[in-house]
Amino acid sequence: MVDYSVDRNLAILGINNPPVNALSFHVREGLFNGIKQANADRRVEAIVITGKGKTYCSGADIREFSIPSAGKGLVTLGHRIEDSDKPVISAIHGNALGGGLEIALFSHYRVANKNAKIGFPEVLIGLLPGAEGTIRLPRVTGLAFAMDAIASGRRFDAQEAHKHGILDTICDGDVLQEAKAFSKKIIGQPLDQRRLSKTHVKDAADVDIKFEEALAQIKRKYRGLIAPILCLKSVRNSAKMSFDEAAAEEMRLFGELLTSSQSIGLRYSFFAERSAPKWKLPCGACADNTTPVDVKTTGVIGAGTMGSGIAVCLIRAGIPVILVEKNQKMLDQAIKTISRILTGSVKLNRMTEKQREHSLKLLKGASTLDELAGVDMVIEAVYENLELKREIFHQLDKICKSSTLLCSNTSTLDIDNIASATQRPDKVVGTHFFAPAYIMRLLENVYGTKTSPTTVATVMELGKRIGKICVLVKTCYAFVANRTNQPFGAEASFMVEEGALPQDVDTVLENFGMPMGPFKVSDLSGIDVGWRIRQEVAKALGLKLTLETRYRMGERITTLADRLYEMGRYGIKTGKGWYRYEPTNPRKPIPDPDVAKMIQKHCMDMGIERRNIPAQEVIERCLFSAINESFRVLEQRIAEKPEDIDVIWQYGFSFPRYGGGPMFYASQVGLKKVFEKICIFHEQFPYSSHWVPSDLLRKLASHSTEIPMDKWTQFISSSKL
Ligand SMILES: CCCCCCCCCCCCCC(=O)CC(=O)SCCNC(=O)CCNC(=O)[C@H](O)C(C)(C)COP(=O)(O)OP(=O)(O)OC[C@H]1O[C@@H](n2cnc3c(N)ncnc32)[C@H](O)[C@@H]1OP(=O)(O)O
Ligand SMILES: NC(=O)C1=CN([C@@H]2O[C@H](COP(=O)(O)OP(=O)(O)OC[C@H]3O[C@@H](n4cnc5c(N)ncnc54)[C@H](O)[C@@H]3O)[C@@H](O)[C@H]2O)C=CC1
Repeated sequence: MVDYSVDRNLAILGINNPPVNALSFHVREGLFNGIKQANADRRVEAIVITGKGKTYCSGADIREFSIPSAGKGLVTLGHRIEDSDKPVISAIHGNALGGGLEIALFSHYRVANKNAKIGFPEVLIGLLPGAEGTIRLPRVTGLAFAMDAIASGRRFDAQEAHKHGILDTICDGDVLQEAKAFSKKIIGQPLDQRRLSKTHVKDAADVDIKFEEALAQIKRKYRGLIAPILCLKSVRNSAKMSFDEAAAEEMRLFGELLTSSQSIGLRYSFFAERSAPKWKLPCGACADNTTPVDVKTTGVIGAGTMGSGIAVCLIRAGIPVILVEKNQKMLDQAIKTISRILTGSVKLNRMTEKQREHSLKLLKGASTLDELAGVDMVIEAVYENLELKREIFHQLDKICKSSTLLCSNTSTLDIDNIASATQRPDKVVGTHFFAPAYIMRLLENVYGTKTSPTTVATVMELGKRIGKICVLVKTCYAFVANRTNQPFGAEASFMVEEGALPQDVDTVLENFGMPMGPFKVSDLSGIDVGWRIRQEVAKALGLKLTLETRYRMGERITTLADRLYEMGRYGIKTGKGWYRYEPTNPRKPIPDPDVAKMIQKHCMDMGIERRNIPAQEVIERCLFSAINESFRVLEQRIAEKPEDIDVIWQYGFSFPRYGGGPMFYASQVGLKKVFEKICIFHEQFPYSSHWVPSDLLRKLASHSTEIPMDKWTQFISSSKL
């Protein structure tokens, strides 16, 4: 794991632990022994630590954090490096992150390639740089930079690191050659001033002011997170305590964070996000054994909310788009909107004016499907109407070249049904973007019974190319995202009917960590949008809708949202919805007594007795109903693994990353407890089918010990596969 070699008067310690050269136990051991060996070797005058392959070192091995006190050896190793009698140079290329940067700060000198990326990303997994990173960095850079870098976890480039004194020199070419040349200048120089533990924080006198400034910013930016605050406190200690005291306190804080539920959730999320793109189909095809086709040109049909957003995603990534819209006015409007969105990106420094101009040149408006004959992929985003979509796919099948992939952005409809309107069901797939498509990172790709592995590989690859987090799911009504979210929203509304007010439910869920409660979200996305969907569904089922009912087709429903619609309260767009909005601050929701009155009257008319709904009940009814449906989705193999559902909730519904997602949350609460509560709710609310306990959950909960998440799918009965 560490290759030791001697080149003339230099010992070269090459970290060799692909793919990211994490500091696993054997790497730490190898470096420790290497330093010892080099110090004992008479030929050696200086030591170079470098990384084999693409990178220097990306930090501690995060998987080892679940082993008690696993990271301890890093500090011991660091002291061995700093105490070395012979100068140690870290030669950095690729990444020097977390523990990797700490190894560099234990070294006496640091040289780097100009493309190297440096940083302390520990805070992103709920930790702090616990191998003296918070004590050493301020000694090099001063307090302001150290506080910002450590509490934000951002990666910065070699130029910035050099400017702040982290790097002694930067080179264009091979960093090992640079380190060799550099060693000639420093061999024989005294080392004490190069040992950071012997130095002081230069701007220590300003520590209180800088701490308060940074703390105020952190509290605004990272509401509810503990790690950024402890990062700041530890940097403050570096200026207020002796080196050894601050280091001891850092280790204590690190231990506190390591066992915190936030860090456990964030570490889970780190790996869940990386596991989601590793798709697998029931036929055995998977990401590793399937090659995607190259998508050079695309078409998008429907220039409404979603079509425009999807077009932005594609042209921004350099992929040409023909945007087909039957309504010329809509098309003109969409092209203006797209241009405005890109101008916004320039203002936010996310692209240059030149890139904006280039992107816009990749967009072409059109009014007929015929224009799509030669494109490699079409994404359809017209109204959510099965007959309309089937007709469009039928036409596309005739117009497009035989290799064209036909994708639908449908949010609920069966992909098999849409595919059956074509002669190429193997090339039909769902690509479910989330609104606004140019902002939301999730892409829920949906395969049908006949979708080919190549088609799946292609949409997964395209998603990655346009910067999305892709999750693959199997077709069913509403797929995974909307299907598992539906009970969450329904329970929120039922609780308003039973006694809570919209703001009560929103506040509880926001305190839980959701950035916005469901009623604020509903006002944002438009109460008219949901109303239109309900009308469409009713039309398709031949139902006549009325406001004076509590049940539809044997299921409990609530007509509160329809009442708001009837009152012309469509949400933010009309200045009134579940909340009211002042023209002076049109996005700030203000609880509205008129809504409370409407709710009370509705309850009186329907004979519903209102009661106090405790916060715990709000959390349990919203989350446990979603969890129950998630287990059903897993059981039916609509989702391949629990992590996929959690990633969908994080990136589709902004579930707090530190909470992991509904499945991880269930694992933390304990499946037995979750199951028992679901059974109680099922008895209490027999007309909501989302409370019928999932078989898989029942089975897992019946075990005397908790079954770990990676084993859950093994309990799906073979008849369900
Ligand atoms: C009560 C007890 C008290 C005990 C006290 C003990 C005190 C001990 C002090 C210990 C101090 C430890 C201090 C410390 O500073 C801790 C750290 O260093 S934490 C780690 C910091 N580093 C990171 O967070 C980097 C995370 N990785 C990334 O950001 C990206 O992976 C990276 C930019 C490096 C590369 O990106 P990319 O090329 O896109 O590749 P992937 O992200 O897909 O990754 C490829 C592959 O590698 C896995 N992986 C990446 N990083 C790590 C890692 N650090 N550890 C383990 N595994 C890692 C990743 O999961 C992928 O593998 P998959 O199999 O695909 O999942
Ligand atoms: N709005 C949302 O939040 C989300 C919507 N979706 C799905 O995306 C699809 C589109 O939804 P929206 O963009 O919201 O709808 P929208 O109503 O904003 O836009 C639909 C557009 O399609 C156009 N259109 C209709 N028939 C056409 C045809 N034959 N040829 C060309 N253009 C045609 C319409 O003129 C309209 O401009 C739906 O399937 C919806 O379920 C998916 C995720 C989120």
